[in-house]
This record gives sequence, structure tokens and C-alpha cells, in this order.
Amino acid sequence: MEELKPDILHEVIQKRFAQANKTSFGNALLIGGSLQYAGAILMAASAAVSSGIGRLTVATQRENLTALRVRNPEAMGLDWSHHGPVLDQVRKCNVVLIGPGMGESDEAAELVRATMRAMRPGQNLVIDASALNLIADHHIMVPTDVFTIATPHQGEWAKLSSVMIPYQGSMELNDLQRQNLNLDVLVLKQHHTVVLSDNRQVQLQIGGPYQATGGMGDTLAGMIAGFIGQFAEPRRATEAAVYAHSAIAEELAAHNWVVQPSLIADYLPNYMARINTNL
Ligand SMILES: NC(=O)C1=CN([C@@H]2O[C@H](COP(=O)(O)OP(=O)(O)OC[C@H]3O[C@@H](n4cnc5c(N)ncnc54)[C@H](OP(=O)(O)O)[C@@H]3O)[C@@H](O)[C@H]2O)[C@@H](O)CC1
Ligand SMILES: Nc1ncnc2c1ncn2[C@@H]1O[C@H](COP(=O)(O)OP(=O)(O)O)[C@@H](O)[C@H]1O
Ligand SMILES: [Mg+2]
Repeated sequence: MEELKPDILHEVIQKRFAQANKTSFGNALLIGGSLQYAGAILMAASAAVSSGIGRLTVATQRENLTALRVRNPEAMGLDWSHHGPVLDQVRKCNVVLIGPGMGESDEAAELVRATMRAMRPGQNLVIDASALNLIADHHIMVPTDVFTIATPHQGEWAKLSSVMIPYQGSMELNDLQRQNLNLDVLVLKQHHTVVLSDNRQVQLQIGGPYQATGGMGDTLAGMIAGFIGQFAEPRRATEAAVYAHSAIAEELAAHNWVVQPSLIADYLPNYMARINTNL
């Protein structure tokens, strides 16, 4: 399979134009974070903010909103139990990330279903973690007219696609199920993650076991949403985020036994400036 190369970063990460304002860099909505898994959506939010998204709203369980405001005052917050305002925001933004730390309650399933129904052509949807399991368990249809990116780990992909882990080495099988599930891009996370889309299959050749820690995927999901929100062409933006996430981890691993996912978000603005400076 073709290697995902660093060229993707130069292609995707574009210098900001002088007259730009926050509306020039996307409007993202992140949905997730039950009481038990609040950290997942907070890590995703930090990653999206650090990536440079123009505007960010997080819909989460009410009790998590104070932590969100303390950790990322840049983000706006919504109580996810009020579907009306959440769905209004779904319609306004150009990218939605749903799933990190969402949990698998019936209420969470209802919100996944309602979000999918509210989305319109031209919008982008990143589906991660609990949302993938909810889609599988509740037979929720992924919309065909929205650009969708799924980011499962191998356990989540086995459940969603019925391609069991020993068979996931077959890109033919994975890609067939990607298409059957109406997914435009499949980011199948593992050591050397693969990214599958129409007529293109690439594999990451960087990164390592210093990334094997909870929250690493939540951080990647926030980066993908942040990159898609502000850079043209969602497939390339996804690939760039996948590359940058592991490249930063690899840099940090030179001096750190384990790479804390939050540290990746902290280093992201510096890493991006080294790819393409705004000066
Ligand atoms: N701080 C927070 O708030 C955090 C919150 N988080 C959030 O919590 C939610 C639940 O996440 P989770 O980690 O409890 O279980 P989850 O990923 O659903 O796995 C379930 C089972 O699948 C398997 N499995 C797992 N990985 C696999 C792999 N790579 N390859 C193959 N199989 C794999 C494994 O089953 P086993 O193989 O052990 O039978 C595992 O027990 C989710 O929304 C997430 O975003 C986390 O991000 C952590 C930090
Ligand atoms: N041994 C490894 N080598 C390279 N990358 C890894 C390794 N282990 C985990 N990762 C990366 O860490 C992330 C884990 O994602 P995920 O399982 O969704 O974590 P979480 O849900 O806890 O945030 C993925 O991007 C995966 O590729
Ligand atoms: Mg995950």
C-alpha cells in the first residue's frame, strides 16, 4: 500500500491570509462526553482549538460544561440534553465530530440519530468511538449526502463492519464494508493506521507504542475535525491530521516514555507553524 508521506502537510496546511477573520477557518461542533468519559470530549476540544479552527462549540453532558470552560474557554458549550439548540448548531457548522466519550445510553443513540438526520449536503461528519458502536447496535443509517469520515480502532471496526480483526489485513474487505456503510473515508487506527477512500489507500509509517494510551484517538478525532473545518478537501485534511498526530507523538517520544495525548494538542500550533509559517 502507498505510504502516507509528509508532503500531505505542505499540501493541506495553508498560510493564513492577512485579511482573514475567525469565519475564514471553519465552524466545528463536537458532540460527546458523558459523565464517565468527559475527558474524551475535552481532549478532542483542545485538539480542535489548537489546530486553529475558527469557531468551536461543544455539546456535552451539562456537568462537563464548567470543566470545558476552564480548560478551553475558547469553546462555546451546549447542554446536549436540549436537542433543539444542538441541532440548530449542527445545521450551522461545516464539520461535526460525534462520539468521543459519548457512552452508549439510549439518549446518546437518539442524539446520534437526530444529528445524522439534521445534516445537509456540503457538511462533513466525523464519527468516532461510542457513536460507531451506537450506529452498529441501533442500526442507524449514515447519511449518503454528507461527507463522512469514520475513525474506528480495530475493535470498533470489527463491531461496525463485521470484518473481524484477523481479517482486517484485507483492504479489499475493509473497503467493501466502508462503501456498504456509506463512509467516504475510513481511518482504521492501529500501529501504522490505514486511510481508505475512493481510489486511494494509504498507510502511515510513523508513530509507535508510546501512543498506546487512553485519549490518543480522542485527540486525533479533534484534530481531524479542526483540519477539515479550516482546510479545503476533507479527505486530504483527514490524511494530514493523521500524519501530524503521529509525527508530533514521534517527536515527543524522543524525550518522553509515553506521550500524553494532551501534549500533542499543546504542541500542535508550534508543529503547524514549522510546516508553513504565517510570517
Ligand atoms: N479520559 C476519558 O474520558 C477517556 C474516554 N474514552 C472514551 O470512552 C469510551 C469507551 O472507551 P474504552 O476505552 O472504555 O473502550 P473502547 O475503546 O470502546 O473499547 C472497547 C473494547 O474494544 C476492544 N478494543 C479496544 N481498543 C482496541 C484496539 N485498538 N484493537 C482492538 N480491540 C480494541 C477491547 O476489547 P477486548 O479486546 O479487551 O475484548 C475494549 O475493551 C469511548 O467513547 C472513548 O472515546 C477513551 O478514549 C479513554 C479516555
Ligand atoms: N502501538 C501503536 N503504534 C502506533 N500508534 C498507536 C499505537 N497504539 C495506539 N496508537 C494510536 O493511538 C490512537 C488510539 O486510538 P483509540 O483506540 O481510539 O484511543 P482512545 O479512544 O482511548 O482515545 C490511534 O490513533 C492509534 O493509531
Ligand atoms: Mg477511541
